Amino acid sequence: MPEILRTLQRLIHHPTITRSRDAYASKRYSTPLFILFETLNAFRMHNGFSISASLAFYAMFAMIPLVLLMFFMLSHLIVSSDYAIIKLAILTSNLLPQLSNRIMIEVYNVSSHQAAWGLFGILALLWIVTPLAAALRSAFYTMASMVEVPSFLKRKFKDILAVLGILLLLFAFTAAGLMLEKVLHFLHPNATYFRALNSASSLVLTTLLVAVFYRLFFPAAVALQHILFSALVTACLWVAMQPAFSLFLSINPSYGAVFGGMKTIFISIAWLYYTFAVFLLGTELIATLRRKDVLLLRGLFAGIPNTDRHYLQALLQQYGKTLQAGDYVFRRGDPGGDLYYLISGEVLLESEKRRLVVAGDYFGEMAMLAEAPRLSDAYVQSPQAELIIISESTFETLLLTDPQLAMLFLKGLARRLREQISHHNLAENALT
Ligand SMILES: Nc1ncnc2c1ncn2[C@@H]1O[C@@H]2COP(=O)(O)O[C@H]2[C@H]1O
Repeated sequence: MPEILRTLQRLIHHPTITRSRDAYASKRYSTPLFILFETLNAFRMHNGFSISASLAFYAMFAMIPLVLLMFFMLSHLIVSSDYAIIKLAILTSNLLPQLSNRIMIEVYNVSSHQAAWGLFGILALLWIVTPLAAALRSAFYTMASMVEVPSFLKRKFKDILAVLGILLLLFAFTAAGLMLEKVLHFLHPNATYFRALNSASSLVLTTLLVAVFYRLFFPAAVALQHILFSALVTACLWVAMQPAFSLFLSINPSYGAVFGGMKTIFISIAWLYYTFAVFLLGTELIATLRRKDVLLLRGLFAGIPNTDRHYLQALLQQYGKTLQAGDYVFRRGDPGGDLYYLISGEVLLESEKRRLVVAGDYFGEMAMLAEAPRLSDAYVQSPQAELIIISESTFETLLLTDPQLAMLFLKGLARRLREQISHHNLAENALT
């Protein structure tokens, strides 16, 4: 038995294994696994599934007005009414396979009443869709960990703009589909190629649609490659979900039968629910990619041991700076901005009093938080000092996205303040 253990230990410490383990550990904070874990964690924290459920309900209310408005745009702007109905049927069958026929019959009936198309009619239809737009915008703010506080009217105005945005996007999507159909018709490929080309192009179209959606609705600036990547993941998941959902229904043909005539509505809500869940997961992925770098810094304040070599190396590579003895980090009265975390060495803070900062401690938070000039000089006292520099916006994102961390930081600040006050009181008592 001890022999087996010894062999196992030798194996674990074999250079090939330790080398690859080291290589993995040094990249741990930017691996797909890390991103996946953080995305799922954030989705759970933001109650992604309950948001998807409420969005599915809002979408049910908004579906018919949306399709009517789309019909109006299509039939007035590019094609005849009958052709518009056919194209819309394809769009609705993608979004709501179970209810598409009934929706189209209703749209056909309503659209033949001219009264539906007066200015008042169109405004009323837009208004009915606003709760869906509002819920979507609020979901995006939640996922981006941001808060929106405009007045009621401003918010309604933004919601109507969002509805118009949704309409324009769906319109562009349908128009692009029409053009694609013409191109495929012109190329006239054989059946196998046709199917492959068709699936590939609808994947590309869906990705583009979702990407533009994310770009318009996500409330913070995000790198284009992050948006495109998340949109591609969303589109792939959504396309894969369609056969999975059909398979599930074919295995359970009586699924939802308990609702009788409402069965199709029940199944449609379930389908919309999964559609939104995938869509919001993509949104969460964008948010995670956006704060990926910021997440790396979390460990400094949230208990990753300061001896974790790989972690510190990864941090130093991205945010690090090495200074020599006597170098100034900043001078008293300088405008504030960054916060500094000392990894190694010593820094002296000097104003009327002196404070020595050692490895594992941070400084420079006052000017940043109070938006005021620096309270003291800060210079390196040891032969060398390694510092992590955290910008104001990075720190803000860090605190906003992680309330627990914000609490830890506040507690740290209160502890420091307490120490300073008791020192001050002791000094005053000694004088009197
Ligand atoms: N009593 C103090 N006097 C000067 N600096 C202090 C004092 N207490 C803490 N500091 C730290 O020194 C830093 C100087 O720059 P900041 O004002 O940005 O933030 C300050 C704090 O991090």
